[in-house]
Amino acid sequence: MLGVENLTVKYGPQTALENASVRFEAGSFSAIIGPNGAGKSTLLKTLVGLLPDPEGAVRFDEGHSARSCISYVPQQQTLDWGFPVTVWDAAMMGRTGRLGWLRWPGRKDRQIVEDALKETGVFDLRTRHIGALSGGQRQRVLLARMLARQGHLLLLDEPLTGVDAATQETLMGLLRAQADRGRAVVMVTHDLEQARRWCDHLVLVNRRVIADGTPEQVYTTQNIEATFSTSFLGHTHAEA
Ligand SMILES: Nc1ncnc2c1ncn2[C@@H]1O[C@H](COP(=O)(O)OP(=O)(O)OP(=O)(O)O)[C@@H](O)[C@H]1O
Repeated sequence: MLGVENLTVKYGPQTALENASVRFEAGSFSAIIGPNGAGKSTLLKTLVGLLPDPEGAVRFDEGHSARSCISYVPQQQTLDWGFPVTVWDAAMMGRTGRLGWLRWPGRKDRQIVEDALKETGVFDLRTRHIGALSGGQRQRVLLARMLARQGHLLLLDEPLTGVDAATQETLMGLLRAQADRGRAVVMVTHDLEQARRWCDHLVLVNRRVIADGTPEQVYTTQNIEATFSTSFLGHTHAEA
């Protein structure tokens, strides 16, 4: 449904991602996994179109060529939670992003937002200011905004960070259900175990794609070591 081919991304002289090729399919829940600084967010941002002029190609299959099909959930800590809006307004931004700022949301939009807030369990918090939410509640609101957008491609950067075990289960179940309804769901995560439990497609990344396939294909000692035994002060973990 979407993917990259021979993608290389550099920030100045530094190569964040080299010659990466990977596809994400409709109906599939994919996890991009790797250590800090591995290029995971870079890969996601390239798919969203946030990085200018990457080398290589970003491809969308026919019928999904427009980036308007994408619902992107950035890392929670990169957002301004002091912005003076309520939970309801934040979720409605998923609609206004689609409608354009000049069109007033209608009854259908309000129903979609209500459903999204109920599905993510924050409808009762709808009048609360987003700055007065816990980390897990904020993550739920971001997911509500994503659902309200009704995109076909759901791209999430570390949705499990700062979220308790019960909320993690809710979020993973919700994302799995979106994939089962035919959407392409792609999340960046550090949580190998959650990814193995819920996702049908894993991509291990450490500046390049180390492995790409089903959890059974990808989750091998060799692949995990190649991904996570990164150089630290000139030594690998394996040498330490
Ligand atoms: N805007 C930027 N300018 C310069 N370098 C950047 C920029 N964004 C990322 N980098 C560098 O590119 C590399 C990959 O970063 P990226 O954020 O993609 O990693 P990541 O795998 O998502 O890491 P983390 O798990 O820590 O979030 C890192 O070395 C990072 O320092």
